[in-house]
Amino acid sequence: MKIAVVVFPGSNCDIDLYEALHTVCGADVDYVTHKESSLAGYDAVMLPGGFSYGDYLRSGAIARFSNIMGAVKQMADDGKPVFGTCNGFQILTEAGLLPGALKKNDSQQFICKSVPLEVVNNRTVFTTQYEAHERIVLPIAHADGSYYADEETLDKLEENNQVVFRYAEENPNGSLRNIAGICNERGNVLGMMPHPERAVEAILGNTDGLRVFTSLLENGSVHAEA
Ligand SMILES: NC(=O)CC[C@H](N)C(=O)O
Repeated sequence: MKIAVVVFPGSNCDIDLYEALHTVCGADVDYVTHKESSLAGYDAVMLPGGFSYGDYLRSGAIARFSNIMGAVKQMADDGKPVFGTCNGFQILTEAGLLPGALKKNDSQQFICKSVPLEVVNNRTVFTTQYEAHERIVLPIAHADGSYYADEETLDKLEENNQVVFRYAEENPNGSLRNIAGICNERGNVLGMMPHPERAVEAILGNTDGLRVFTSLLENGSVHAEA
């Protein structure tokens, strides 16, 4: 499968994502800039972390208008895997590809540390190699990571098994229902605040993120049903 890593002005985890997929997992990956308007020939698209457009207005609020986002939406509509980590998650919510929003952390501080997570849904294309309810640890690094949605949306997310990762033991940012990552109803679009691409090699001190990418490579060509 062929994977696109989108580069926005201000992305700073694009290389990490590329390296995790290409160097560590041996995947066929290209950088695609925000200026492009097509993702023809790609089987999956990944939106990296960072500070797209300087986080002006709100994190992800300007990036959602980038040229490339029409093609990202098309991939989502086609049932192809679409992934966003951190700023990528913020862009996916701003673009309406995932419900809810990411608010400023309760502490009003940028938080950079490793946190324990529960894998709640191991049936998405990105999580099949995890055990259901497995505890893992991943790094977080954000100022705007507090997941918010109204009660009705939160209930729907839970009913449809769309909560994919939850903070375990501690809630670092005030996210409602300890939500760290969610998917869309079809399960092909996943957004998460933690950074799996920063935990893919022993030299990084943690390999708990690796299976997000190996799961995708194992399942990625299987498109979600409409
Ligand atoms: N690491 C990141 O992607 C940072 C995300 C975002 N701009 C924030 O600070 O909340």
